Amino acid sequence: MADAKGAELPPIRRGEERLAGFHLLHTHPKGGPLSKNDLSTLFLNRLDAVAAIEVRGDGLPGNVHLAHLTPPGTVGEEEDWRIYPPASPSDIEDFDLSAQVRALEEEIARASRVRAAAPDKERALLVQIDQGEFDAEERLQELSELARTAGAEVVYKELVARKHLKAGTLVGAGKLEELTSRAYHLDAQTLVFGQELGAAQAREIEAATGLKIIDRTQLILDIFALHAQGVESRLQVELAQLRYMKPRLLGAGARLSRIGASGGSAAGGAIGTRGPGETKLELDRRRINDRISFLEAQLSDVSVRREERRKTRSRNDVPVVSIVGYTNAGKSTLLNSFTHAAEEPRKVLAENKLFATLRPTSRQGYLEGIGPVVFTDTVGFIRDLPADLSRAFRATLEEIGDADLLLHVVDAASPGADARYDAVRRILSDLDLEEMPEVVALNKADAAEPETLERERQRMNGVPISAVTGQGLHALRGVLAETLQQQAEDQAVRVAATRLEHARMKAELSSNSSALRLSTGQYPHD
Ligand SMILES: Nc1nc2c(ncn2[C@@H]2O[C@H](COP(=O)(O)OP(=O)(O)OP(=O)(O)O)[C@@H](O)[C@H]2O)c(=O)[nH]1
Ligand SMILES: [Mg+2]
Repeated sequence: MADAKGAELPPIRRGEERLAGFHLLHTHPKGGPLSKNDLSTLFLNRLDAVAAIEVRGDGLPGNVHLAHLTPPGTVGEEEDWRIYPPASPSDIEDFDLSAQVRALEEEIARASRVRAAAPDKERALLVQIDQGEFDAEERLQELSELARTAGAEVVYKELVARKHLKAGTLVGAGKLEELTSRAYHLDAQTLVFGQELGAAQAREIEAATGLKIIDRTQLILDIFALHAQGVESRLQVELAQLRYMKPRLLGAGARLSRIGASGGSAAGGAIGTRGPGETKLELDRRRINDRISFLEAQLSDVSVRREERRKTRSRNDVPVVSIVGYTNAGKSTLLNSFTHAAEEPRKVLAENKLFATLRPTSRQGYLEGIGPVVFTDTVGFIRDLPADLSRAFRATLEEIGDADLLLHVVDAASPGADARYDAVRRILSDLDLEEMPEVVALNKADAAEPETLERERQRMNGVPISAVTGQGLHALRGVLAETLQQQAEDQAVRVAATRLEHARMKAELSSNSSALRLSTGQYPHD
């Protein structure tokens, strides 16, 4: 066999702390040292060692080439492996390979014990494929925020430019090898992709790298699972997770058993395996369809009850302002400062994590000239919301349509405010809510560059505010009151117009009927 890449390897023991338990011995009939393929086979399969014996012209064994892995972070080692100088077959007899392997395994195990001392943080590499989008850089940044919110420690991130994607591996085998090597050096086991991966793709990439593969959708599902509060959000999240997992469960035997082994409760489990609330995600293939039907039935129950609640609410005439916006824009913080609900437990959870709020929360506030107003906090929006999730949360989001006014909060301080604003507008229009009146608040003005803020103010016609310092809140209240007032007037005009119209129709009707009477009167003998 000319190089190790073509070798049929038996199923290999994989673990973070040990090597495969195999060394690969093969011949190089044409002579020569270990090839690049030999070394990457060694590396990717975590073989104990790879050796090649040159075959001499007379058919006898020639020089022996041997290499083994080096532990991550070994000082002075440039490569992932150490190659020994060529040796004659007799030299090799004295070489204690198993002692080398033992030493090496000890080293690797020590590194993993150090890792275990800092639990709960999965070390992850991030990859965002750049197909020429203008905002690829921001997407990578957002992916990094998502990973952080899901509890990962981002140790490396890369924008990979690819005009054309490879069917199986997306980025190509070479790039995957490079990433595997990087993961090894940075002591990371998780590779996160910024695009959604198909089931087969995820499997192929996992097989090629030996890393745990997570995509953006899984991250978002995971974050939703961590933050889901209340019966309805939990049901919605679990349903979305199961729908996402279902096609991926088929033929995922080895992968699942590994996930099962490392999975945990909502708070502590590995990324991609967390269930909503305190439950662990049920991964039993046979039960998945039953569970999906059960959840669907429960959810339709909940939505009937909500519909009833909604009816009672629309009967009292307090205007409702729905606070919408991209995740992390500061919606919950603004609701808190608007409604002075600074004390627990009424305080709405506001934190620097994406999707802190999943359940719409309503608070009573007050606006000068209007009176009591209900403010509703909503789940944050995000571009390319996974289809399963937007379906699951559609009912919740549609409730936004019950409001009289949208208060669209934009994070004006981090780059890409325009793109996030547009993403939110797109989702609103998907929900058929694009016609609703909207007031834009450019939040985090305290942290924004003045020129940027001014540009955004002109483009989005927003009111610069800071939910934290309180700057601009007075002006914003004014605009909200004015808009509601205007709406009430428009409404009054509409009502008056409708009344007028009714009156006119009535008049017309009665004049018609008198015309009718007249006509019957005119032709009494007809
Ligand atoms: N500097 C600054 N930070 C702010 C301001 N408003 C909110 N933040 C911070 O932004 C982060 C997100 O705030 P939240 O209120 O949780 O954002 P949200 O829009 O409700 O987020 P989700 O519920 O996750 O969609 C928190 O760390 C806030 O402290 C502001 O005016 N200025
Ligand atoms: Mg919030």
